[in-house]
Amino acid sequence: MPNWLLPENIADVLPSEARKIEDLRRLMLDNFRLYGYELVMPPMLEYVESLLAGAGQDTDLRTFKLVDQLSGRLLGLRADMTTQVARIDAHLLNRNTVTRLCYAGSVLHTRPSGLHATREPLQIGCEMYGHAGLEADAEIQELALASLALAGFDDVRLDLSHVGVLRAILLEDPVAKRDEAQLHSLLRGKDVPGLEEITNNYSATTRNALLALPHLYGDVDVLAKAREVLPALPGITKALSELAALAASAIGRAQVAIDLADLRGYQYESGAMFALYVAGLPNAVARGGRYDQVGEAFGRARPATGFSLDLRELARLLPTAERKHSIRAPWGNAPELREKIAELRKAGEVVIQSMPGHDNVQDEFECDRVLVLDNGNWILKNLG
Ligand SMILES: N[C@@H](Cc1c[nH]c[nH+]1)C(=O)O
Repeated sequence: MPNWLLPENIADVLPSEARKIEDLRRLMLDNFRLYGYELVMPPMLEYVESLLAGAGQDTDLRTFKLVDQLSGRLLGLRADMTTQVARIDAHLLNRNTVTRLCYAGSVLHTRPSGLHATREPLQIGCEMYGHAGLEADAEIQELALASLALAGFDDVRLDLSHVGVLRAILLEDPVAKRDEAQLHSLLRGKDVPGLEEITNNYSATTRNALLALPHLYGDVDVLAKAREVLPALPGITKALSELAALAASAIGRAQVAIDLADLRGYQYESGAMFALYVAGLPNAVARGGRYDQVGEAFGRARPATGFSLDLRELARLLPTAERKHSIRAPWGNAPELREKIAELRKAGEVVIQSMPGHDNVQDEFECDRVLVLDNGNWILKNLG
């Protein structure tokens, strides 16, 4: 095997694609700052216990593990930054008020989430701690939508779901509660035959409620239907009214859909959840939601909500950025030349000095001017 081959679903990012990704990263981080989100940079690897605190088995399977030569302990390469940021909020900042944090960095997955998905997504996102009310969820939802708008996506679908619905059903039925993990995955896959089989020995109320969930999908009217067909448990009533409020806050910004069986996530979610979809991609481009129990796993319970997305995936959907105009200049030490070049760069121009004997071949830049010496003055001349 040639030594320049990379592992499956791992790839280099070449200049024009890297530029697109970096432009998006800057745009989004600058926007998060405008909402008061402070940037944090958690480490690439941690002890597995802290990396997996509050997260489910899926995250465990997705995490690359290695042994630390210094401590002999097992380390994990992060597969998701959300729990790392929760750890920072819980232990390092120790604030009792609302804390808003944002981040951008590579994460690694042992298995790709789809056939062509990368195993090294570039995750960017925001997390808000310390407020249990829906206002926090609404701000996070707004920021997620604003991020896609900044990236140039104007036709976005927002799918809302709520872990509270399943939780409330299971709270009433200890038999079904034992199958919680399995029910999660059957619902995620909308596996109706599987659900019919597993719910055979449950009470009729639980069975009917669980079998109704995969069909509770569609526009906001689904909420009214859910109120009719699901049992009127306090947890369900609360979840449905939260979803109605969040749907209302997105009106005009996205096409809103409700999907009560969409429980895809990292299994740390504890309340309302959302997924954003854009044309051209069947998978969600961004996900978010409430996860109040993660702080508790770090010994400090804090209400939490946030969202994240993969910049590499998002950038792939965008057209290649236009090539930036640039200026070619000769290489030289003459003070007037150096001064002129510095002045142009300060004004935001790309000035590429030619190495003697070489032509420039560059994907990203289109050279449309040259710097030439004319009667003792360095001047710009248009090319072509
Ligand atoms: N990190 C989660 C999304 C999320 C961020 N905060 C809360 N949820 C994901 O990638 O699916």
